[in-house]
Amino acid sequence: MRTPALLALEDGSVFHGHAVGARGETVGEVVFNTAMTGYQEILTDPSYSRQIVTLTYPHIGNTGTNDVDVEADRVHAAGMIVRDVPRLASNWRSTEPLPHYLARHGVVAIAGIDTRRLTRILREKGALNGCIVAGEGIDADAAVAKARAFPGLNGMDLAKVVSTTKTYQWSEGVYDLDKQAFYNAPKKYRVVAFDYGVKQNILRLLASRGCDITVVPAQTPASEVLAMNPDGIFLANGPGDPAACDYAIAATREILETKIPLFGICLGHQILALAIGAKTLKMKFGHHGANHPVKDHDSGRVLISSQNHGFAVDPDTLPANVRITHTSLFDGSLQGFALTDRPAFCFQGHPEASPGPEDVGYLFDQFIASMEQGKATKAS
Ligand SMILES: NC(=O)CC[C@H](N)C(=O)O
Repeated sequence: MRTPALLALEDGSVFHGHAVGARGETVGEVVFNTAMTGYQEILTDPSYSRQIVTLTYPHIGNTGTNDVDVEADRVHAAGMIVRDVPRLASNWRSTEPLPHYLARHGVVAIAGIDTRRLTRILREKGALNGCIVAGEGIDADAAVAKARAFPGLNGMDLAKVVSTTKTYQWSEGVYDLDKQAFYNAPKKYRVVAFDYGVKQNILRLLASRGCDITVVPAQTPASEVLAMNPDGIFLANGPGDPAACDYAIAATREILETKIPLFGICLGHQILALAIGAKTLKMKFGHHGANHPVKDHDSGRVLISSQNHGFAVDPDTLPANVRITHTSLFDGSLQGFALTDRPAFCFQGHPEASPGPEDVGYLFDQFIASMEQGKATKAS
């Protein structure tokens, strides 16, 4: 017998399905993600904290789960909604079927609902708060009330909630599937990464390119970071409203008084924008997927990118010392910029993919080149 489950949205919509994870209930902002693969990377991405993710691809769980394809050591998404989980998971790397993995991590998840109808609602009305209840004797009205009671992500500071509380070193490169081991490159650059909810593949890609990384808690003051004498500083991705992260904005402002190379991804991009006086806004339903076209204005190339954000930088509020480098070809929103008077640049989407295409991976090389130049200037 399947355990019943339901999803209730703040607009009063109710979907009946069955539980495919932990029993219990969860609330959060419901967003849709159009990636066809990479459900494990999505679940463990800390930027999904307090968000319930519905995947538009109908079959989720086909390849099971493993210990390697993760972006953090735990699941961060508040819940999961899918059309169908196949009975059998099949992949040589799979160690556990998805429903077991979800249950073991205490993730409430629902399957067997019309995710197309749900996605159309979210597309028309924008991201909505929702509640999943999994178990017997469910009261739909109570679930709708719980969805309505969720305060929403606007103004919510979650970077300091998911961040590491202790500074740690990271030196492990990307995973080599043939060798079934992580690559360990010789280290040339000292990087300090602010952890607002960092995805591990960012750290792996930096480490693979010769970075020895010190990961520091989100609220670390700039003075402490500067005292480490880094070759480069990285501002991570992360959940919640960037405008609420006043400590991060203040630290970034102080760092910009130096000429240390700076690179920001997603929340890091938004923090850099806020630090130079620009404004961020909440998008209608955001960008969550693995096939978003973005134009690189320098090369004229169109890149297919991985995306996961619900806030965006308002390009009209950018100061004069900014050069726009990337624009979304879906909706014209800002995707990247560089400062003209400092070695600082950022990207709104996910150059680290995980999941998704790797077209934007060259930005990591750009950060290395900027640190190489910084080192050369220091030496001369
Ligand atoms: N992936 C991220 O860093 C997301 C940034 C921010 N929380 C947003 O939703 O826009």
